[in-house]
Amino acid sequence: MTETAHDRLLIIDFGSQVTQLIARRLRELNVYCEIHPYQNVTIEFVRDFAPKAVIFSGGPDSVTREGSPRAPQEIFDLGVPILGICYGQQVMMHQLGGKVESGHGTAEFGRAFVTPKGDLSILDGWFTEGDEQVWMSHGDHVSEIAPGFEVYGTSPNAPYAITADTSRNFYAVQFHPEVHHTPRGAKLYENFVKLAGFGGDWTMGAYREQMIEKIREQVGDKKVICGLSGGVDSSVAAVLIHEAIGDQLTCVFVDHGLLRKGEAEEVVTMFRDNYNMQLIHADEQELFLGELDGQSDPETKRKIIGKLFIDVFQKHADTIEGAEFLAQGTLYPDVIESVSFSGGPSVTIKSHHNVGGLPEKMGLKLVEPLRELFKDEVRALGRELGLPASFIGRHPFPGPGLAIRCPGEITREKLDILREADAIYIDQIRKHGLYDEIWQAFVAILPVRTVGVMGDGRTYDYACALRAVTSVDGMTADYYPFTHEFLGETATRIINEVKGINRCTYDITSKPPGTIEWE
Ligand SMILES: Nc1ncnc2c1ncn2[C@@H]1O[C@H](COP(=O)(O)OP(=O)(O)OP(=O)(O)O)[C@@H](O)[C@H]1O
Ligand SMILES: O=c1[nH]c(=O)c2[nH+]cn([C@@H]3O[C@H](COP(=O)(O)O)[C@@H](O)[C@H]3O)c2[nH]1
Ligand SMILES: NC(=O)CC[C@H](N)C(=O)O
Ligand SMILES: [Mg+2]
Repeated sequence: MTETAHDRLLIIDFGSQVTQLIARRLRELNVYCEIHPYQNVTIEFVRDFAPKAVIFSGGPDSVTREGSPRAPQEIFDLGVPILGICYGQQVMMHQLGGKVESGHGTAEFGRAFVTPKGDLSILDGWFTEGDEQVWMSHGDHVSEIAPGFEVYGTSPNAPYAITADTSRNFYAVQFHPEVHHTPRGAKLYENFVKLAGFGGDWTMGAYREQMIEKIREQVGDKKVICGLSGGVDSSVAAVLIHEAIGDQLTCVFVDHGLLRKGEAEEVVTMFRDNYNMQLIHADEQELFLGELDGQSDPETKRKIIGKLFIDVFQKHADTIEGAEFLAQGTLYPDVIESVSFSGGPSVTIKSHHNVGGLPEKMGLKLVEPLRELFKDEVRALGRELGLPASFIGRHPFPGPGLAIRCPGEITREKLDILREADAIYIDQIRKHGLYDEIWQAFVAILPVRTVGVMGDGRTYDYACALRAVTSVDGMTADYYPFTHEFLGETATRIINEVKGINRCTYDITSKPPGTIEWE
């Protein structure tokens, strides 16, 4: 645990899919918090952590099941304000003498409305217009509140939607105030941290200082290799690590042959011109494309690429005396969608190459200073570090690159066609001044050929799909509503200018149910 002069809030994670969003809401309020899985939270741990307040997250288990997760009982005697959410609420009631039951048709999933009852400080300024929309996701329910608690809000299926024991500063809610679908839920966190006495002294400036300390502590006098893609995440990570350990850092930019048009030159020039870092430009096109030859399964492709990335990093590390660490710009969304964060229940959607793709046994230890941040927070940190706006504003580009925008088998021919089409599409978006409004935009080349007619002749070429989405953090996304003129003009340009494409479609799938990338 890192020593810090800041007020600290402890989040005990009972395995909810959205625990990180609690942390996010708190960071937006400039409150320092750490998430720890319930298995690690003993009373000694809590005393040592010295939290000014504690939050119990939701979780998939049922309090009614013997052996299900609990908080250390003594936590309730520390005189610290506690907020319980969903499972956190249920476990709090159970441990304090209330009752939780399963079934009886009281499940609520999705939108619900809570009606307030009486005044409660954590609800100040929230229920201004009567009922409030909240997001519920529970099968169990509290059937009897614990002694000392009173009811401050009800929903049709949760008579104890909001309860509190104000004399002890214990608050418990059945819904999830941290998610977007509880539109004004942030207010509840704001009130909670205010009543717990937080001054809002946690900022990106403070995060930077803390991470620099952490990196120095972790690395000591050893050397670090950093996978640098020129994307926002690894650029911010590299600059941060460079600030911490200077020349102990060597960046490795891997050209795997799956980059966009002109990207390798752009990234290398950008870094050589702007930063005084050691940078290796590793041309490994033959290696990657060779191994991917004949592969069409998305997970297989991702695993191959992940392994080769590590092989390349390892190869360079071997040439540097004392290189024991590998730094990556892994973010939280990469983690939650690839593996479960704290041994919880979240399922694997796809193996993001830098998380699920890592070999079990690797010679290098990981340095991942951005692992608990969301994209917009990384951008804020980048601004704090003084990175040029052109870096910070870049659309994300996945590590496996064009491989996952080329469903089915990857061939050099398809990659070349894709690169050309993508360059025109991005050019169009920039020309129309839309680049910064869009989270990410790219072309995918489809594994089908279609018949067309051009100049009175028959064509039999590839079809492509244009994708553009808006998003806050990449976890959910909406397709971008281009005008028909824009789409028409862009399709015409791509079909006219790119040899090998004779049909163009626009992908209007949101996430969920789709993902942003096609594979
Ligand atoms: N071509 C590459 N060469 C070296 N490292 C890479 C390359 N592509 C990806 N990586 C490593 O994998 C990590 C994850 O890639 P990811 O695309 O999520 O992040 P990024 O490229 O830094 O930022 P962005 O999401 O904005 O593209 C990177 O932070 C970087 O460490
Ligand atoms: O570094 C990465 N390695 C990967 O393997 C990977 N797969 C997807 N992405 C990017 O993550 C965001 C969410 O993508 P999906 O909705 O397709 O999962 C989008 O921004 C994607 O571009 C990746 N980034
Ligand atoms: N989202 C939650 O925390 C759910 C809590 C518990 N598993 C229930 O179903 O009621
Ligand atoms: Mg990238």
